[in-house]
Parts: sequence; structure tokens; C-alpha cells
Amino acid sequence: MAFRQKKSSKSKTKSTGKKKFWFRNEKFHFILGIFLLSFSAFLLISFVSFLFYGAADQSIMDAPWKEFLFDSSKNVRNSGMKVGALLSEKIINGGFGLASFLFIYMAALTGLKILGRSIARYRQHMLDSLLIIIWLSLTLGFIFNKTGADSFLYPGGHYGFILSNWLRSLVGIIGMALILLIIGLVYVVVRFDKAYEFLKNLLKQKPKQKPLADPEEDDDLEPFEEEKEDEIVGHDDISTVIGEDDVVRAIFEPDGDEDFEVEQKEEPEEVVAEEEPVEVEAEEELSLHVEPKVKEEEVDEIEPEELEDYDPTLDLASYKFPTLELLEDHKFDNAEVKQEELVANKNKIVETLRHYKIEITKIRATIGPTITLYEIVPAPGVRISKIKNLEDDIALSLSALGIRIIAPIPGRGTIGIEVPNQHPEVVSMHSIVRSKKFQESTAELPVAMGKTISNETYMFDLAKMPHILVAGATGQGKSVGVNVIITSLLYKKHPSQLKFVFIDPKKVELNIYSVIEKHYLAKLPDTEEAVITDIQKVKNTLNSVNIEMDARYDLLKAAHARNIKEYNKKFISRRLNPEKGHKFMPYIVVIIDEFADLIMTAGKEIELPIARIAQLARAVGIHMIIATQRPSTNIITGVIKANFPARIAFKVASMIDSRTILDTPGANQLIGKGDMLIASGSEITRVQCAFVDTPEVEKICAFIGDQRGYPTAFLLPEYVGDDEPGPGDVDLNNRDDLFDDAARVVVMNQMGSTSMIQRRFAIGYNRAGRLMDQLEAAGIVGPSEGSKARQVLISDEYSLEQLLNNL
Ligand SMILES: Nc1ncnc2c1ncn2[C@@H]1O[C@H](COP(=O)(O)OP(=O)(O)OP(=O)(O)O)[C@@H](O)[C@H]1O
Repeated sequence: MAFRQKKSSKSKTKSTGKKKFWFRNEKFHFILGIFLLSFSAFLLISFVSFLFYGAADQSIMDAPWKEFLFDSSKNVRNSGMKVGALLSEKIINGGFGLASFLFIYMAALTGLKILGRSIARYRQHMLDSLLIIIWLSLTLGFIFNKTGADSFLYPGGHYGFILSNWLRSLVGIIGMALILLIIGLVYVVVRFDKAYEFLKNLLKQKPKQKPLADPEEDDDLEPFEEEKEDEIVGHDDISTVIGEDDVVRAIFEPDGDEDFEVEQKEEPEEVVAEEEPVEVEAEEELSLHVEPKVKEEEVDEIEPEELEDYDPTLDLASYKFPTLELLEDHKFDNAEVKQEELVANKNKIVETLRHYKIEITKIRATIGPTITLYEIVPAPGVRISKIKNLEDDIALSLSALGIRIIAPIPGRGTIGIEVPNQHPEVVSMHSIVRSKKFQESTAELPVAMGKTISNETYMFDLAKMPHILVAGATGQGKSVGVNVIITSLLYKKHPSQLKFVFIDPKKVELNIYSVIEKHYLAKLPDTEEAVITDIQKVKNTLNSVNIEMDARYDLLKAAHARNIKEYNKKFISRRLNPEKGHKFMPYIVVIIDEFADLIMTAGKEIELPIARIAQLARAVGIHMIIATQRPSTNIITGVIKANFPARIAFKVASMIDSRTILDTPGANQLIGKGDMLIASGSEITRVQCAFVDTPEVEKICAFIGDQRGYPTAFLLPEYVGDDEPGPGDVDLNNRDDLFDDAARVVVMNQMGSTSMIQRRFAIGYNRAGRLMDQLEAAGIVGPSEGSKARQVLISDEYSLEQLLNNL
């Protein structure tokens, strides 16, 4: 029932895929194209004869419509007959006047395009036509304003007439004429460079910069538009009555939420960096500097009009997202907070405060999944610090652990006392994934973490965080938290859009995901396991991610894109040439479980590449999540803290640990079992983490793993560590597994080319290079000759086999 909701939005991708399939049907194209061409021919004939016979046909057209349509004795003179006359009347007179002829042009052009004729700048033609229709209809409506009464023809059509009358009433005849003239002029200047040059020469002293707006500029600005924020799921179960007859009155409005979404706008500095040169140049010589910039863009870009948008999901077009049934509802685990519990807690709070001579004027309860927030308004004159100091006394009187006092609650003017519920609720991943907020999220990397104190789904966009440090004592819900993050992403992102790098020195937590290797995992070439456990491989992988990051930056630079979103948008609209190395970039999320173990064994060798990724990788779509159960300062160092602004703290043993993670106490007062504090920027939110059990994750992974995947995991660039043998020291006793095959290929082709070996065996450049060095050491090929292929020293396969046998 409720699952249906999920299906509708989740299957968006799926249904668009189907639609596209239907739309791509060749026969459908042919029929539609022919229809549009015939229709435009018919309209042309009808429109033209309407100009000649429209007046004569008016009387018949004025007849009641039944008579007009069904009385075959009444005939019109229009060559398109009654339908032609009617269409002409409705489109020309009832619509946009003589400008409506352009509709014919648009229909014909569309027909030809659908039939497969390549039409350069099709979209531009359509846009131009629409603009001209509006402008011309308005202008003709304005000019022929008076003639409407005695002529059958409205040259500006109904809309031109109405709109021009309205504008005239606003700005008068002269104002209106000026507006039309200026709009026309701006259009001509923007569209036609020659006209612009001409006008510029004409008015040499006062050149106008504005009209030369680079179409790319619009594009560049787009990412800075605020993304639509998700709707908040309605919740009516937030506040609860404490008791009418109590000494202190309870307030029960639903909470306004100042969720995390206040965060992150795109950094303005980047805009400045990009736009500055244009402004500086504009001061000197207005137009000259803008032109070459456009040309520079074109070097890397290909003509977009000819091709349909690239669809990265096409390789796995039939991929099905995991369904909601794979997740448990955990409903039976849930318990309501009883009215008596609320009243009892309230009374104890009030009594304890009274005991210390603190009067309060209001108290309100907001029931969360695991804790209830009692918000109090102290009587005037009471010092807040006094209440804060009573934390332990209130905890004692309520005989409960995990009491936290927030004094004051930012932006509310109240003091919050968080009290754990006697029977905490399990927030199921099921309920979170099903929430409207998650389903309708438009975030790049949406993660639904759990529920806030006011029972709202707590979500964030990992792309904006951009890296997360997760810490907490053992057994408090850290691994579940990491699984929740991964699961959220699996429910929302297609394998083509997201890749994970899993690093798990303990070899237990993340191994569960190895079955989705060919869908979602990234690994080094030539490695067996996609979930990395070996410390040397961890180093190599992190360095390889660094190389990938640098390569992505190079591509972004060549594409004049500021971030991955902008780059992929350009790539999808086929404005980047794959032959120049451009490719669709999936997001890469690096997850390191038990970070402490790594730092203890490898120290700086691990910390430095992590810090570099954390500092730089955001713009190129590489994000990191590191988890540790040892939140000490030698693990969470200053370098790590500085680069991981978003932190998630599960319950920790001491206040010092809490400070190490969050820079503030609080995590030591949590109650465990997924109770957590999320710090993002200066805001700290208490959230009950969703619960996803290992069998649920296994089911999701099996669901994905059983589907067709890519031939291999996503291959990261090859990285050769310093301690691995370089090309100089070749040990023929330790030959590459592909040595014999590579030798045969080289001899058969009589070509000693590294890239041929690379291509033939689908291996990285470094490995192919090493193979070539070994072939040289074995005397099969000659020494390197720069960019030329090496000389092959063995002329036939027989000699080669003999040589191989003797090695
Ligand atoms: N969000 C949650 N809701 C309810 N129970 C939870 C939640 N998270 C964890 N738990 C309970 O706590 C137990 C331990 O959780 P988890 O394995 O995630 O701890 P951990 O911090 O990763 O421990 P370790 O560091 O030893 O791996 C779970 O088996 C589960 O019973």
C-alpha cells in the first residue's frame, strides 16, 4: 500500500527508460515525420487561401458549428476546405496573426528532423521562431490596432491585439513603439554578429557590451541557482499534551524545524574567479576579449544539435533499483510513549527545578523516536547557566541516563531537556526510504540518516557535506550508520552514477558489499578483491584515487567546468568530445571502516593522501567517509579534523572523546543504539539513526548482484608504490602471469608496442610497461625507441616457444 508511493517515484528512471525506448522506435519516427510534413503543407495551403478567401468564408464560418461542420451544402472557398478554413481562423485570427506562418516552418523543420535530416542548430531555429512569433504578433497588433473592426483579418491575431492594447495602456504609444524597437534591436544584435558589427561601427563611440552575452555564461551560472529543497513530510505526532490540570501549562504547537538544510550554498568565490577576467577586459576593449573565449570552448566541444543527449544509464538500461520489500518494517519493535510517562517526567523536572528555586512559566514536550524533548521557558530573572548546572540532578531525579540539557535552544528562546524514552522506537530504514522527503529528494547524493527529535526524516546531500567522519565507542551503532549511508545511496543512484571504494582493514564489516562489485565498486586494476583489506593496497588505492582526482581536474579544466555536476551536464548534452578523453564521471565515495587501525599501522602514508583527497576532491565528485571506534587525538588529528567538517558522533565513553569528535561535549550523554549527534557546520542535531540489519543489506546486495552488471568493477588509475619494482630492475624469475601470452602477441604481430599489450589484455599502462621491460630482458624485444614501437628480435613463433621453454 504505502510501498506504492515508493514505486511511483523510484521507477521514474525506469519509466523514462521505457518511454525513450518507445520514442526511439524507427517506424514511429517515420510516421510522425511524414505526418508533420503533410500537416505543414496542408496548413500552408489553408493559410494562403485564407488570406484570399477568408472574407468570403466568414459568413459560413459564423454559422453555428454543427451546421458548419455537418451541412455539406455549405462550402467554403478555402483550398483546405472547412478544416483548413477553421484552422486558419483559429490560428491566425484567434492566435498570433500573420506570424502564425512561422508555425508551419517549425512543424516542417521538426518533421524533417524526425525523419533523420540533419538540421544544424535546430533548437536555435525553434527558439528564434517562437520569439519572432511573439514579437511580430505584438508589433502587428500594435500597428493594425484600429483596422480590426472592418477587416476579416487580424494581422497581429487575438493575442497580439489584446497584449498590445494592454501594453499601450501601460506605457502609451511612444513607449510601446520604443519597447518593440528595442526588443527587435536586442534580438538582432544578439543573434547576428554581422548586424552587431555593423551597428557597433555605426555608433563607434558608444559600444554596447551587454548584448554580446555569451550563451555559455548562462550555462555557467546555472549551478549557482539554489537547488529546490525537498518538501517536508507532514507530521502531526510531534507534540503531546502533558496534562491540563498541571501547575504548569503545556504548549502543543508542532515544531518548526530548522533542519540541516540551511547549509551550503555554492561558494561564491568560484564565480568571481571565473567572471573576473571578463569584467576586467570589459573596461578596456569591450567586445574583443569575449570572442576568443568562445572559440576556446569550441576546441573541446562538438556540435550539440546533431545528437541526442548521452544517457549514462544505457549500458545497464534494464537495471532495477532495490525494492522496498527488501527492508524490514521493524514495526513490532516499536513502543509508544505513554501519557503517564510524559506527565511523570514533567513533574520530576518541575520539582527538581523548584527545589533549586527555579520557576518556569511554560513546558512543552516533543516526542522523538528515542528521546523526548522537554522545552521549558524559565521565569524572568532565572540564569540559564543555573539550569545547565542541574543536568546531573535532573538525571538523578528521573533516574535516567543520557539526559542532555540544551541551554538555550538556538533560535527558540527556550531551554531543552532531552530525556530518553522508556521504550525507544526502532527507526526502520524501511520507513526512512519510504519517506516522501527521501523519495522526492533531488540531491546529488541523497542520504537519509534517521529521524530527528521531531520525527522528521533527517537527510543530507553527501555531495555538499562533502566528507564525513563517523566515530563512536564500540557497539553504539557506527557500522549500522555506515550501512544506512551506503543503503540510501544504493536506493537512489544508478550504478553508472556512483562508485564506492571500500577499505575495511578488519575484513568483516564491508565485505558484504563484494557481490555488487561489478555494479557499484571501484578498485585498482589487477587486484582480486574489490573490498580492500591489505594495508599496502590501501596505500596504493588512496594514491590511485588521488591520481583519479588530478585526472578529473584536468578534464574539468579542459571542459571549462567548475565542478562535476557542470561537467557531466556538458558531457550529457554532448558538448564534450569523448575522443579528447572526456567521459561521464560517476561520483566516487571512499568508505574507510576502522580508520584507527590504518593510522596505527601506516600513519602519515595513509593520512596524507586522505587529507589531500579531503581538501581537493569535492569539486570532482570524490567524497570520503571515515569511521573509527577510537576517537582519540592521535587518530583524529588536526589535519583530519580540519578536512572533515561534517562529523557524526555515536555514544562515546567520555566528554574528552566527544570534544575530540565534535569540539563539544554531548556525545558522552547519548544513549547508544543509534542515538547520534550530527555536526554540520556550526549546527549540531540529535538524530536517531535508522536501523538496517545485516540480513537486509545482504538481500539488497543480492538483489543488485543478481542483475547484469558491468564486465568489471570500475577501474581506478594504476598506481605503483615506491617499494614496487620499477622498470629498471627486472627479475625474470618473477615474471608477470601474462608474460607468455604477451610474448606471443608481440611476435605474432611483429610489433613491440606497449599500448597494443595494454589494449589486448585490458590492463593498465604500468603493467603493460613492466611486461615490455620483461620482454626486453628476455631478449624478445629490443630497447625502447621513444614513441616508436620496439624492434621484435624473435622472428617466428617456433623460436619463441623454444625461448619460453628455456626461461
Ligand atoms: N539505529 C539503531 N537502532 C536500533 N538499534 C541499533 C541501531 N544501531 C545499532 N543498534 C544496535 O546496536 C548493535 C551494535 O551496532 P553496530 O554493530 O553498528 O555497532 P558498532 O558501533 O559498529 O560496533 P563495532 O565498532 O564493534 O563494530 C546492533 O547490533 C543493534 O542491535
